[in-house]
Amino acid sequence: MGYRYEVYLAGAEPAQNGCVNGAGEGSDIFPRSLLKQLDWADYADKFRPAITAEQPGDGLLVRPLQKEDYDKGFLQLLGQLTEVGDISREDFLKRYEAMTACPSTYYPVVVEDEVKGQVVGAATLVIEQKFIHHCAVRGRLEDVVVSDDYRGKQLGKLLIAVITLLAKRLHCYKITLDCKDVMIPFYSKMGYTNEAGRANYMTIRYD
Ligand SMILES: CC(=O)SCCNC(=O)CCNC(=O)[C@H](O)C(C)(C)COP(=O)(O)OP(=O)(O)OC[C@H]1O[C@@H](n2cnc3c(N)ncnc32)[C@H](O)[C@@H]1OP(=O)(O)O
Repeated sequence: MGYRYEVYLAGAEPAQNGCVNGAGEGSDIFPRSLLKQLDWADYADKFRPAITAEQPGDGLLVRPLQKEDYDKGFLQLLGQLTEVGDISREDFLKRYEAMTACPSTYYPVVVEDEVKGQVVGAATLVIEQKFIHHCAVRGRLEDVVVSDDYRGKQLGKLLIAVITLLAKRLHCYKITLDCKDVMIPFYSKMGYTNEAGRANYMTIRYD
């Protein structure tokens, strides 16, 4: 099977085997225009009432992570997912810059409550470059979290849909995730499956 690897610059023509996240609005970590290019047709029946990345609900905005999210509760939000630690602004900005220095790799998406100026949801697409499948790329869905007060409003599903569609848009040949067993029903709702014979996830922890 032949997978063609193309990476798209912000609103520009595809650059074959190119590798640039490109500049976005403000300090967007990747071009916001990518979020406008997603094809929601497959998700039409998943959201009631209907929502998309462009219309996530009153006062809400789906956008790429920005440097300013340090002051909008992004790290505190991640703290509802797992241990984050005491991260200084300098450390946050260094990590942000390190991510932008790896072109076409990190796509953290957030949901902001624009009324409160708070980040209330987040998920990240990580793209891995491969030699296999004709130098294909694959995606990983990472760090999905919705703030306590905003759960049950379809934002978790919305973030998963955004990341999944973004991976397709960026020509990943597949996207995978790992999660606790109790979360399997949640991700199953959005089309993720345990493939027969390869549903294992193996780990060595160093911490
Ligand atoms: C790859 C990873 O990152 S795994 C880590 C996942 N993240 C976490 O566990 C962090 C803590 N939890 C959370 O942040 C949130 O509870 C999330 C992200 C799991 C769900 O966010 P929400 O915005 O509440 O989910 P949303 O409102 O979109 O619910 C979608 C559907 O999943 C269902 N659902 C929500 N949470 C769960 C769950 N824990 N288990 C099973 N189903 C669930 C809902 O009932 C809803 O079903 P419906 O479509 O039939 O009505």
